[in-house]
Amino acid sequence: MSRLEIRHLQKAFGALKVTDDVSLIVEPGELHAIIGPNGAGKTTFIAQLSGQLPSDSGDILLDGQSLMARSMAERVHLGLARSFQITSILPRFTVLENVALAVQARMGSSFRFFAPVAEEAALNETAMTVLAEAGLEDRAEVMASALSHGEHRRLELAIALATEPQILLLDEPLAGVGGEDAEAFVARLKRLKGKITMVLIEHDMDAVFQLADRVSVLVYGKIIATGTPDAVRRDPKVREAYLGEEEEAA
Ligand SMILES: Nc1ncnc2c1ncn2[C@@H]1O[C@H](COP(=O)(O)OP(=O)(O)OP(=O)(O)O)[C@@H](O)[C@H]1O
Repeated sequence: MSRLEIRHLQKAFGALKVTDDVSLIVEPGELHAIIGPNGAGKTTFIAQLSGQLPSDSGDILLDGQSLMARSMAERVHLGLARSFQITSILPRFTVLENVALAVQARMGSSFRFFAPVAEEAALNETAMTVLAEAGLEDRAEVMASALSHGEHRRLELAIALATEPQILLLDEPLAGVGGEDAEAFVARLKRLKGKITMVLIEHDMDAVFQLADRVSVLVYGKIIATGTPDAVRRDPKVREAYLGEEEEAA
């Protein structure tokens, strides 16, 4: 399991400092949630971690190794997977085929010593294991286009897991997912806890406070607090800037 360290990270769009000197350590196996009001810079921050967006300055270290000069593909190869915004699901392929393709992309040529039939069997077996982790084993033969929104999200999770990430970046996995699907998703993430280091951005505070080991609160590009869910919930700065408002609105 990997450790992620962010040092003095910066990103500005013109005069707007969207990531303003952010430093943060995500410990191995930790589920670290980043919360904050709309426009706080959460999505930008995750995009900087994944390499989708270049950073202006600062450093991102994966187990001590700087990722700043690494492309998105190189970061995935090093074990940093991002789920939910850029994964491409092939709608006319089955659930199993979608995951098998992701497994194949990770394995590269390492299956080549198998005969094609054995290669397919090995790919399918690995893909089925990943599908079970995402709670989709019963849907393996279904066309991806036939999945419900919640199942679609779980397929995205499975595709990310197929790359065997050391660190999983989860960008609003519950957006648009309601009721039982949301509960099922939270249960899946709970089971992954401790096995993969995870960075979670999520607006659903119930889910965040159930799942996170630690929470960081981002407001106008700055982290104003980091701590356990309870400590963050009680922090007067956080209540003033964010949670108080949300709770009052609720
Ligand atoms: N490509 C861009 N060019 C200019 N401004 C941008 C760009 N991307 C984001 N911003 C601005 O940066 C700020 C942070 O946006 P970001 O999407 O990172 O926030 P967020 O915390 O993820 O918000 P939300 O919770 O609403 O998804 C916003 O003011 C947004 O308008």
